[in-house]
Amino acid sequence: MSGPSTDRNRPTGHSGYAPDLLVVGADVLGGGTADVLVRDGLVAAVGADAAADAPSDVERIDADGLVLLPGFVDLHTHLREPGREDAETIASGSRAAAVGGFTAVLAMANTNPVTDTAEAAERILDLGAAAGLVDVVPVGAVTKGLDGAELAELGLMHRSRARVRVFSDDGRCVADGRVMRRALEYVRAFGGVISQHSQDPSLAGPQACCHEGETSGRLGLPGWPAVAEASIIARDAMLAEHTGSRVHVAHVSTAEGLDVVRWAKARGIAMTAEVTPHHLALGTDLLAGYDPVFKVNPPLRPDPDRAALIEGLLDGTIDAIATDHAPHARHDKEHAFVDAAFGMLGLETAFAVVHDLLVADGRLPWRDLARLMSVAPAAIAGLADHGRPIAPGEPANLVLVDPTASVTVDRDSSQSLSRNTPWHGASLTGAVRTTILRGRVTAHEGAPTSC
Ligand SMILES: NC(=O)N[C@@H](CC(=O)O)C(=O)O
Ligand SMILES: [Zn+2]
Ligand SMILES: [Zn+2]
Repeated sequence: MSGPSTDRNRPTGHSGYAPDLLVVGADVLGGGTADVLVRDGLVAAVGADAAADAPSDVERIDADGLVLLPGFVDLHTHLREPGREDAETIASGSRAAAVGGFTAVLAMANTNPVTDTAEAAERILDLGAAAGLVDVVPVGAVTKGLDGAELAELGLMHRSRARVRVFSDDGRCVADGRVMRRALEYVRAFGGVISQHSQDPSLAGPQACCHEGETSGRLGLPGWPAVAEASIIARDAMLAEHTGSRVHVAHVSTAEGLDVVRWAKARGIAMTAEVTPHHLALGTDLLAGYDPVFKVNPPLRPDPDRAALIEGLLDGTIDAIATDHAPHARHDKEHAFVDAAFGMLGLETAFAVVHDLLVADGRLPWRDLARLMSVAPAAIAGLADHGRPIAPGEPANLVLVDPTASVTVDRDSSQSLSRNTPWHGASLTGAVRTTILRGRVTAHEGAPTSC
């Protein structure tokens, strides 16, 4: 797969040629040590051939003790551009993504204006390409202006240069069953998928901000009941079956919701589900101090739900880990708990949180981590160049991680324009060392590479 040798001398750029790279001594997917040669954006050789094929002036990356994985793919990122460039831009979110080990992120549609036209989707694609650090893949809105009533230009968005395949009104639930049915019927024609924010708004008051249960009662916070999630997932499962179309459950957070996903899959319904690192690792008890950094939608759940989500992740019911990276400006978070914005940062901490929680103790093997953070999300979103095997001829979208590094999270060293990480001050085992997009290093040791 090697190109003509003169290509090596071409300038580096996000769409240009990168110099050859030789990753030396990486543990490839936890399956054993090998060298990996990267040339012209592709994996050129793996194993004994790699060093032999490399030119003498090759750029070497010492990967002793590091694990090499396919670059992570985030099905669920909020980048805030256009509209709230004070909280995040496509460029700043791309830096955070690259530092977090991601090579592709799906940018949610709840921007201002909403991504509900082909032009809006192409604009996000172009801004992502200009930033050049990660493939920014626009998610299209299901309904115009996220109003829940009138379908957006689903077909035009799909046929645009952005090739939109994932549609979501995330931030809001597509609550009207008739609208959801139409959307499913529409996207079936081109293999699209609806990513649903599963939360029946009629089952909670407008100020709901806490899991409904013992803690919400004690803290006096209006609650979201688990049934608001499970009932929408059940309805959508039946609509997916009825239409022969595909539903993806965004940020599943309850044992009940997960049980419905398990049932739907057993029935052969085309339903997939993602879970966030924060719903795996953080519980409702953190709300005791009313710190809005822990306010997120869906809310943090009690420990039995967290245990169920971990079980669902390990038994394959949950397909993917997605960050729901939701940056918010300080003045939108610094309010009384009920008035603060929902959401927390996730791109830069996702790997470390999941590694610390599940990989370090051996519960989640490296191959399964790669499946959950790269292979399955790429398949769900239809991204042909991501989540690929690490083998000759494959696109070199890769991440090197250090399983022994212990890192204390510091919100002030974040690449995001926002600071709302719930892990500030936490020590986590596992760190992203180097991210490679189409053969070019996009981030190294916490710093993005300018292109
Ligand atoms: N997750 C959140 O708490 N907030 C998200 C919206 C969403 O994912 O529902 C946001 O856009 O801020
Ligand atoms: Zn959501
Ligand atoms: Zn979201």
